[in-house]
Amino acid sequence: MKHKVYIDGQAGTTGLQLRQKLQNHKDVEILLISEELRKDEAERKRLMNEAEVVFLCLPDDAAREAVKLVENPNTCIIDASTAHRTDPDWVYGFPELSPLHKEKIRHAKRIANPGCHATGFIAAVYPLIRLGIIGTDYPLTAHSLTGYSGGGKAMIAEYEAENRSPLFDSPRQYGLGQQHKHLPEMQYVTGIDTPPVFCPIVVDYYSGMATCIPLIASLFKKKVTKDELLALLTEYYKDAKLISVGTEETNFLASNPLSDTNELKLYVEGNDERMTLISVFDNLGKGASGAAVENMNLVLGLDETTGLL
Ligand SMILES: NC(=O)C1=CN([C@@H]2O[C@H](COP(=O)(O)OP(=O)(O)OC[C@H]3O[C@@H](n4cnc5c(N)ncnc54)[C@H](OP(=O)(O)O)[C@@H]3O)[C@@H](O)[C@H]2O)C=CC1
Ligand SMILES: CC(=O)N[C@@H](CCC(=O)OP(=O)(O)O)C(=O)O
Repeated sequence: MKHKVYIDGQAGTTGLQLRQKLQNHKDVEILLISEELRKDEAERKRLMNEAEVVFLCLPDDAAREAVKLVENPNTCIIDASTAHRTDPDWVYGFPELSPLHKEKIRHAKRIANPGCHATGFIAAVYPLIRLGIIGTDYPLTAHSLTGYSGGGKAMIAEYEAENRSPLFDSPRQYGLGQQHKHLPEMQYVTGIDTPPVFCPIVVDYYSGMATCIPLIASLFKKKVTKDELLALLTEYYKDAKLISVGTEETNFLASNPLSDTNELKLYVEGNDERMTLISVFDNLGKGASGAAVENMNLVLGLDETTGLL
């Protein structure tokens, strides 16, 4: 028998992507809401409580409200918004970080799906802390390139408008006040003492992300060369089917080669004094709907990559 799932926010950017992935998933049946009722509370509530897994693909406040509609104790909620990512009653949905993370997801009824920039940052920094290479007091910085789909329907419309400003032709830095909404989860999940100095940049292409963390080897707690770091991270993620580790042979690293996939590749670049770790993935894939399906698979007792590779 197929598992029943429901997507609240199925008409949004993340909701649509999720719907596509789940339509091709052999083990699930999507409970669809009719277009005219998709914001009707009673109908949403009915479907949510009928589903084994509910995905919230909504703005933060709407996600908080939606959680209150679920009364069925067997329903698992996977929230794609920022609302619950640092809530101790919710499990952070990043199974590759450790066997314990994966185990907690398998048994969870409330799962917070990671933010896209946060996925890139945490994929690189969590193992560095865990392996003792940097201390929690290391002065971390990061910059992160994203396609404009990261801003949802509103930003997609701005970028695709006929008479848009020429300013959209160039990369645009944002989050200039160092208050980006992913900073709390970056700190909460990795255990670093303070959030990184974080510089996100939105660029004129649809989807794809490259999150870069510069590292100065003289500040490491445990001294490693670039090749040793590459080997340690490769070993760390050896069982992760959606994460690979490598180094780039050419001098150019694009941000969109993993667009339309659910995978993340962690690049180790630089030299023995100054290194960069760069996570390349799809903000809509491993950064959103791909991770949500991966978490659902674990909850349903399936292989985590079912429908994703
Ligand atoms: N885009 C991305 O790369 C990522 C997004 N996320 C997160 O996923 C969530 C959704 O983002 P995204 O898909 O980009 O946003 P969109 O704006 O593209 O979609 C949001 C959807 O939610 C619907 N909606 C809004 N309020 C309500 C409500 N009260 N009840 C029911 N439906 C409602 C909207 O309806 P309508 O169509 O009528 O406007 C829209 O369809 C956000 O929390 C976002 O931060 C997470 C990771 C990556
Ligand atoms: C280009 C752009 O604006 N991107 C969004 C990221 C969207 C996203 O992933 O938000 P959550 O994962 O937190 O839900 C931003 O940086 O705020």
